[in-house]
Amino acid sequence: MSLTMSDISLSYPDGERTVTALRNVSLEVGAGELLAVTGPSGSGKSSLLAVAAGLLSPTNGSVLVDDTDITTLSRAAVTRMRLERIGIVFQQPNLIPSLNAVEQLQVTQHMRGVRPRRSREDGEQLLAAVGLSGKQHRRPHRLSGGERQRVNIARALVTRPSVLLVDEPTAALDHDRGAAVVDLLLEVTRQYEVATVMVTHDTEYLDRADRHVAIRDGRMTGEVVPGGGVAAG
Ligand SMILES: Nc1ncnc2c1ncn2[C@@H]1O[C@H](COP(=O)(O)OP(=O)(O)OP(=O)(O)O)[C@@H](O)[C@H]1O
Repeated sequence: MSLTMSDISLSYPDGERTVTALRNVSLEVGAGELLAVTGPSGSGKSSLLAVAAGLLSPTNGSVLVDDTDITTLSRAAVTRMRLERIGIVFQQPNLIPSLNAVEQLQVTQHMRGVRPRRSREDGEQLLAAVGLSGKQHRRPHRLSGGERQRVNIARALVTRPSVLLVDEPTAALDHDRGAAVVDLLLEVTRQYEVATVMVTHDTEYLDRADRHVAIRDGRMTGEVVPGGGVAAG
């Protein structure tokens, strides 16, 4: 289970011109590893995640999810890949107001043809793993912001993906809740042996990640391994 992005460039058309959002970006994340990507607004973080998720095709470069280069797949095959092998945690949980926590997880499973009883049992286990035992039957309005983010993370894991892509998970949370969410991400990354990329403009939680890279003007500017100094970027 791994994600390998090699020499990724991405340009957006912008009227007569093009805006280059990513320039020759490469990164590799292995199973059970959490990589944080940080950078200021407009540096290319969301673009990087969108390319990793197969939502945007890069202008150049390859994206290997396990052994499959998703940049070479048809749109339908990428969508399938996203459903099966790539978990995405968006900044806003976007939970469905009328569904309780376990039902939020069952929606994805239903689309994959998993029987309700199985998806319910599995969903309850996953919710327990993210610290929501006893709250499985609450609807979103009866959960706190941090708890909704936990449902969001559990939902991204229902397919047991190879890759987990996380966009600004702490943006709406205070320091302690933010730290708890990053710790949870690290925990599930290990437990489910997923290759996790967390994008954040928040530098205060970076030390909790296994490694972190900075991005500026679409370029990777170096990698930091906690306690190990700066590696080549
Ligand atoms: N659809 C688009 N069309 C044209 N330019 C775009 C588009 N999306 C992003 N850009 C540009 O690409 C660059 C990178 O944007 P991106 O959203 O990836 O940055 P970001 O680091 O995620 O920013 P933020 O932290 O503010 O969300 C910016 O210059 C942005 O203006």
